[in-house]
Amino acid sequence: MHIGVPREIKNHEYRVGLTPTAVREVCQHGHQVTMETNAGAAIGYTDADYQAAGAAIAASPRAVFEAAEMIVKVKEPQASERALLTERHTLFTYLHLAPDEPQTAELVDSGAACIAYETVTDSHGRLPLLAPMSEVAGRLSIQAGAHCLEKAMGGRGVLLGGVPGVAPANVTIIGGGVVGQNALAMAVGMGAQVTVLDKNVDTLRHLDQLYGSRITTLFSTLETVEASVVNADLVIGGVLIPGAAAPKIITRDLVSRMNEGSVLVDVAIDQGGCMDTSKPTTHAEPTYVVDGVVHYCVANMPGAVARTSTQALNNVTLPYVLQLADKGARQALQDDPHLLNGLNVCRGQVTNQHVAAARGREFVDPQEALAQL
Ligand SMILES: NC(=O)C1=CN([C@@H]2O[C@H](COP(=O)(O)OP(=O)(O)OC[C@H]3O[C@@H](n4cnc5c(N)ncnc54)[C@H](O)[C@@H]3O)[C@@H](O)[C@H]2O)C=CC1
Ligand SMILES: CC(=O)C(=O)O
Ligand SMILES: [Mg+2]
Repeated sequence: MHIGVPREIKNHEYRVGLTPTAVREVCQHGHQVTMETNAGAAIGYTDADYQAAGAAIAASPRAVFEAAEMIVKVKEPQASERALLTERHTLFTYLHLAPDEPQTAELVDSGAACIAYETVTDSHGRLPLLAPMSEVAGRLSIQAGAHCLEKAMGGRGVLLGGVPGVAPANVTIIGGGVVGQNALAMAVGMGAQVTVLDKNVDTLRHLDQLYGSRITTLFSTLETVEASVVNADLVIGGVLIPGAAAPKIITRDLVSRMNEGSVLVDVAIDQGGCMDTSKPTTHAEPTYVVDGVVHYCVANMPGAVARTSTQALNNVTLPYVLQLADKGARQALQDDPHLLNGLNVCRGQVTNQHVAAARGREFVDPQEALAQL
């Protein structure tokens, strides 16, 4: 199969779909790879590195899309990339379609088979292609939040760990999944006072076993959310219902009752955000203030540490890239129900139930849509 990797064009996005290491493996399986020139240059992967691994280099995104049957990316295709997608293509990348009508409409119109990293599952019901980026974003959320708490950023002027004789900051983490657990590890490491909320009692039980009385775990209700957010210095939003738009957990009213200079980091912004007052921001302008509360809502947080993130992402995507290339998309999807869960749009049909519900579109069983590939 011929695989194409364009350079990412989202604001300050320096990750790349395939590393030279991954390209070498793909080529060894007998496939061709075309990289857009400078696709990995910002993180130290030169065109020469890719050529040494077996790739051809193309001068433009158009040349990549015209050469390739499968496009491997990181972020959802931007408008200029969507215009290059046709029914010849399989697209393998993050999509986050539930909150994004223009993208949904254009992927449907393209006729391409679009597999979203974030809804591919594993046999434990987890999301193996989301997990490494959630690990990165969870860890970064505390780093970003600590920075936002500084006065110059609009924050309260509070140090997460306090100092001897001065209390540490209160950090509330909503969602104890991969983002939440990684945020928790960093917040505890920095000496903060941490509360974690989740709807899943088993998740809270697991965290209680790990941290004991060092942290507080709370079942997430209207009341516990209110009580733990209103006095928090820093709140991390890391909830997810896979494929669906994020539930709005923090209301506008609650934000207005928070202390001036407190900070909200809405990691779930890529699924629309879990706070009424959230709107996507970029690394160029990561924050804004509502009612005195600093909001950090960057939708591609791992792009900030693009080299680490690219390597972590390739570790998990490579086996699927090889399956898709070796067998062809149709056979690979037919053989692996977990990969099939990643199929969001196929030949003009929406094949993910949550995306269909969020976008008010008809849901078509992915098995049925596969028959048309
Ligand atoms: N902004 C960014 O750059 C990035 C964003 N993300 C996003 O972060 C979000 C979280 O991802 P993961 O941690 O991997 O998901 P996960 O599935 O591991 O964890 C989500 C947790 O939310 C909990 N939850 C669901 N509804 C809840 C509610 N009403 N109250 C409290 N908890 C609730 C679930 O029980 C689960 O434990 C996703 O939207 C993901 O796409 C991930 C990576 C990067
Ligand atoms: C998961 C996601 O949205 C990201 O890594 O940018
Ligand atoms: Mg206020």
